[in-house]
Amino acid sequence: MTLACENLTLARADAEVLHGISATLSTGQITAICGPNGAGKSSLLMALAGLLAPGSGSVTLGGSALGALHPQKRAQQVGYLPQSGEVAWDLSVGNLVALGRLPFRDRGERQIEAALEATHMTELADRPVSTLSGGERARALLARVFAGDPDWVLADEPFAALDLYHQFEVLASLRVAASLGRGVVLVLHDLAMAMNHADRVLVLKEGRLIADGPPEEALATGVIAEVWGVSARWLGEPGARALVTG
Ligand SMILES: Nc1ncnc2c1ncn2[C@@H]1O[C@H](COP(=O)(O)OP(=O)(O)OP(=O)(O)O)[C@@H](O)[C@H]1O
Repeated sequence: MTLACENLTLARADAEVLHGISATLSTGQITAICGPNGAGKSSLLMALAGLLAPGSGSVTLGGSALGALHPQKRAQQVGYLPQSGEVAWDLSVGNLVALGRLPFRDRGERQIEAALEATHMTELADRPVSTLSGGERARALLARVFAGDPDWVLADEPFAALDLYHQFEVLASLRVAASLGRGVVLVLHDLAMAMNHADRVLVLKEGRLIADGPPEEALATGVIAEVWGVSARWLGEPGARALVTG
């Protein structure tokens, strides 16, 4: 089911932060959204999750306006992981992850178990969330999204708090989700992560879509110079690139 925005503009606190973004995202792929601080990445992700309403233009899921979908139906289809990993109540990890089943109103034990496994949280299922490290909490929150088994997984900087091992474990489970036909959309600051692991990259600058395509094109050094103002070059082979500056 296609997730798309067409000529999307979005205002926050009366200032327009997205200016006419159009992109049709495909399931079965990992799409990265990259750009400098304040470029509008999180705003675009929230609009694609149906959490911020377009000022003009549209966001559609399977051709229907996302805003017109019943919130419960939308939550079944689009899972969203916000940038900040706050948890309002001191739940156990297991109960936090079980909240991912709320849109379905079932116990979803199989999905919860799979989500805990995919994020390596099974052994911590009984721990209060307040006692977790930042990275463990980030994995618990991602497990909650996985527990809903949504068609779309939208995650804002999902690797920011994770050590190298868990970055690649979580990445592997996102890749599995994509290969099973889910759509995966990630806001990423780590351009090498996007270059090596995304199928498609959207590059935003000041609320405008500057590049959209395979990572080798969308993150070409000319784009990096234009968007980030940094002179950089890629080393290594496709799929195993490192970015060096200067
Ligand atoms: N809650 C808010 N109220 C008002 N303005 C906001 C709000 N959140 C974001 N903005 C503004 O919207 C613009 C885009 O912000 P957004 O968080 O989408 O950018 P970003 O690319 O995700 O940035 P970062 O890399 O710093 O997380 C910025 O100018 C920001 O100041």
